[in-house]
Amino acid sequence: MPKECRRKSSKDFGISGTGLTDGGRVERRTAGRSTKICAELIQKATAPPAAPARMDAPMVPQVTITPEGGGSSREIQQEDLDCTGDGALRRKLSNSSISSTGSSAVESEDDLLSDTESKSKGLVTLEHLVCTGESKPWRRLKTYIRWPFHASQKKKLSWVQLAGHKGNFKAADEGTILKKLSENEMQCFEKLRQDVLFQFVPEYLGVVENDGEAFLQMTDLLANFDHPNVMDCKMGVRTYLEEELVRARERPKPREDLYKKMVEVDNEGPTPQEHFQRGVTKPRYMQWRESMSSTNTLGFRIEGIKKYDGSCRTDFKKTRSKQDVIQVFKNFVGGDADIIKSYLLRLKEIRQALQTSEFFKQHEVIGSSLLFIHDHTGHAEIWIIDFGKTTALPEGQTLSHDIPWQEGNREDGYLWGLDNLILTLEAVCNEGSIEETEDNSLTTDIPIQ
Ligand SMILES: O=P(O)(O)O[C@H]1[C@H](O)[C@@H](OP(=O)(O)O)[C@H](OP(=O)(O)O)[C@@H](OP(=O)(O)O)[C@H]1O
Ligand SMILES: Nc1ncnc2c1ncn2[C@@H]1O[C@H](COP(=O)(O)OP(=O)(O)O)[C@@H](O)[C@H]1O
Repeated sequence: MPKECRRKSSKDFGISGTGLTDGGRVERRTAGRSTKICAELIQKATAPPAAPARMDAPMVPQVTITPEGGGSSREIQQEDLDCTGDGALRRKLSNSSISSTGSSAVESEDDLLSDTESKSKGLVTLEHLVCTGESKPWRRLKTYIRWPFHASQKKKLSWVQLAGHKGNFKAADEGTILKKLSENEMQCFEKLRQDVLFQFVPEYLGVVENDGEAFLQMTDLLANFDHPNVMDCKMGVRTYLEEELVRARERPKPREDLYKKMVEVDNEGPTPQEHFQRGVTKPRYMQWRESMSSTNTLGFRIEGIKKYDGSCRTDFKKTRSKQDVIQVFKNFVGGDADIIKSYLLRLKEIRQALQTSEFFKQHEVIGSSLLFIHDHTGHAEIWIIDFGKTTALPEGQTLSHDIPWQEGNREDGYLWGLDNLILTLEAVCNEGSIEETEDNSLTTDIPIQ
C-alpha cells in the first residue's frame, strides 16, 4: 500500500496485542451515505517528517496500545473544510497519513525508512475510538466527515493484522475499524461503491478524524466470526508500481531496512555491491520477495495466517512451490472439505465479478489481498482488501490482468493469479496436486541495482 506518509505517522501509535478476536457479532451494513471527501482537502494535509524507526519486528509482535491522552477528538469546523484555504487544515490534519498519489514510491525512495519501521503481523489489540454523542455528518463540497471519535482507554479490540504496518488500524464502533487514510485508497473505495465488486470489498463508511489524524472507516470483516481462521493472500505477479521502478532507476536510494530484511531470509540474496553498501532499493527488494515466494510463479503469495487457537504465522517468504502452497492451504482449513468448497465458490464469484467490473478494467491492482476467513461453524468468506496501491489507468486504457507484465504495459497478473489460486484450492479439494510446469512466470526479470 502507499503508506509512506501514514507509516511515518504510524510510529506515533503503540499497538499491542495478545488474545483472540472475540467475534463481536455485527451484521454487515448496507450502503451508507455518501462520504466523499474532496481530494484537494486531503492533499492539503501534509504528513509529518519521518520519525526515527526501530528494527524490524519479530514474527508475531506483542504490541500495546498507548492511549492518546484520553481522546482529544473534536468537531471538524467549517474552516477546517475550506478547500481553498491551506494553513488551517494543514495544521489540523498535520499527523494524518495521507498520500496524494497513492504511491509509496516517491517517498520510500527519497526518505529512507529506518530499521525501526516495523510491520504488524499477527495478533494486535486495537485502541478503540468511540463515537461519542450524535454522529454529525458535515456536508461541504459533497463531502461528509463523520465525527467525533474519542480514544477510549477502556475498550480495546483484540484483532488480527496479518500484513501492513504496525499502527495502521484502530477499532471503532459497531463492528467497524479505522485504517489510516491514503487518498488513493479512499478514491478506490468511493469508486467501488458503484461497481459490481462492491459486494466483495469491506463496506466503506467514510473518513473520520481523530487527534489530527484521518482514517477510512470500514467494516471489520472479522466481526461476524467466532474465533476466526484468517489468511492473507497478496494477489498479482508484481507488488510494486512501475513508477517505483522508474524512480529507483533514475535516483537509486538503497535502504538498509530492506537489506536487513533480505539478509534475514537469505544471506546470499544481496549482490556483493548491495552487501558492501548495506542497502537495496525498494523495487529490487520487492522483486526479490516476488521471486522467493510464489508471486512470480503463481501470481499470488501467502502473507500470513492466524488460526482459531491464536497461533499465527507470517514466515511464508520462501513458500514458493505449488506443493508447498497446497500444503499451507490444507493446514489452514484443517482438512475440512466443506470450507474449501465454500472458498472455491466464493473465488469463482469474485472471478465472475472481476470479469464484468469496470473498476477492475480501469485499474492496475498492485498489493491488494484476498482475505480468507472461516470459523468452526463452517462460515467461510473471502474479501478483497487493500487498495492503497491500486491505481487508475489513463482515460480509455484498460488492462486484461492475465497477460505477462512488461514494463510500460502496467499489467498486474491478478486474474492469472486468481486462476492459479482456484486451481490450488481445487487441488486441495481433490487431495491431488496441480502440475508443475517448467516456467509459468508472467513477469520478465528487470534487474534493479
Ligand atoms: O512484506 P515485507 O517483506 O516486509 O515487505 C513490505 C511489503 O511489501 C509492504 O507491502 P504491504 O503493506 O502490502 O504488505 C510494502 O509496503 P508498500 O505496500 O507501501 O509498498 C513495504 O514497503 P515499505 O513500506 O516501503 O518498506 C515492504 O517493505
Ligand atoms: N476490513 C478489514 N477487516 C478485517 N481485517 C482487515 C481489514 N482490512 C485489513 N485487515 C487486516 O489487516 C491486514 C493489513 O491490511 P491492509 O489493508 O493490507 O493494510 P496495509 O495497507 O497496511 O498493508 C490484513 O492482512 C488483514 O489481516
